[in-house]
Amino acid sequence: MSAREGLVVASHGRHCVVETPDGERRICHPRGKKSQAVVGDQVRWLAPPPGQGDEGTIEKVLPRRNLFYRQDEIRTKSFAANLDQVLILIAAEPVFSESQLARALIAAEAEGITPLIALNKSDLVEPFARAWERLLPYRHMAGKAGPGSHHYNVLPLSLAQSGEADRAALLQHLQGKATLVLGPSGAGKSTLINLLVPGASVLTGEISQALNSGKHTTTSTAWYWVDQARTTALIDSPGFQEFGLRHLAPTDLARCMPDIGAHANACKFYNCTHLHEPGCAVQLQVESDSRPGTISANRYKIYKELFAELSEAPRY
Ligand SMILES: Nc1nc2c(ncn2[C@@H]2O[C@H](COP(=O)(O)OP(=O)(O)OP(=O)(O)O)[C@@H](O)[C@H]2O)c(=O)[nH]1
Ligand SMILES: [Zn+2]
Repeated sequence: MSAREGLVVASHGRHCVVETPDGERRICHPRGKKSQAVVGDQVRWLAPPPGQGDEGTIEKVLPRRNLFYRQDEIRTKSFAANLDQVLILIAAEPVFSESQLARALIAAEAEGITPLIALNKSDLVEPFARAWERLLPYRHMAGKAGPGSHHYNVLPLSLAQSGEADRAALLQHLQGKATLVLGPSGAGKSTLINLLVPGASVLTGEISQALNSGKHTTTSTAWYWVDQARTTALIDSPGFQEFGLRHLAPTDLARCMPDIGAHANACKFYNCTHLHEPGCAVQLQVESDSRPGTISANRYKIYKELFAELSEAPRY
């Protein structure tokens, strides 16, 4: 029996669901530690010998273009592999944590995955205005494509109110790409996925049941095709809350925070940490109460906090 190719479309613990190029789906188990796959992986898998059920075996995980993950003191958790984009969905309510947003953005930048930010619930006028204002540094962060270009796309949405318009706006950014959707609880992630993939919740239920032999638990991560031609995908994954960045060194931060990185080359010392050095070009750009700057005081505070967190010796 020769190995066939497939895409991992769901995972729960060590089990996963593999989809073949012609759309057939199978539960598969890894053969060993090396064939442990995550959603988005391309794998080679083997069907079982006749008479031994229909669950397959993953023989090999093909090389990954990227792997999006978070890491805290104890463990590493992979979200998904081979992504084009990460959509971070936050909302006017519940009030979002800027630190969490910054962490998710840094993790994406570190893997070279394009982030897209969406702020939902624009119908909640006042909370939305406050949240939109808090996003100012992200909306205005300078891009590399010359003056006036922006590093991040920030989309206002009202998923429950103007679904059709939002669907069209989102599709412009999602078309032809594999996008991981992340967001805090209550921001509207299920609403978004169900808007773009009608029937997604039913599909999830079926997959969870299959993977857990009938038990009702949720799958950890799932891949959904948005179109019939299977060119546009959304990946739903939990775990926005505890976004550990332990896999990064403190000195990686500046390049993963574009507003800070933009000035880091002008510092007096090549190995400036931008915390206390004289001649630091970054510190010069941080806004104070009396002076507007190009780096918001909050962003610089987040930089300092993360620098300290990532500098702590690992505790095992
Ligand atoms: N006002 C308003 N409410 C919305 C909007 N979109 C979603 N909601 C509501 O926000 C709540 C949370 O939406 P969900 O889609 O369940 O959010 P979720 O992010 O999947 O949340 P969890 O299931 O907790 O992970 C629901 O009560 C939705 O009806 C919106 O555009 N405006
Ligand atoms: Zn500096």
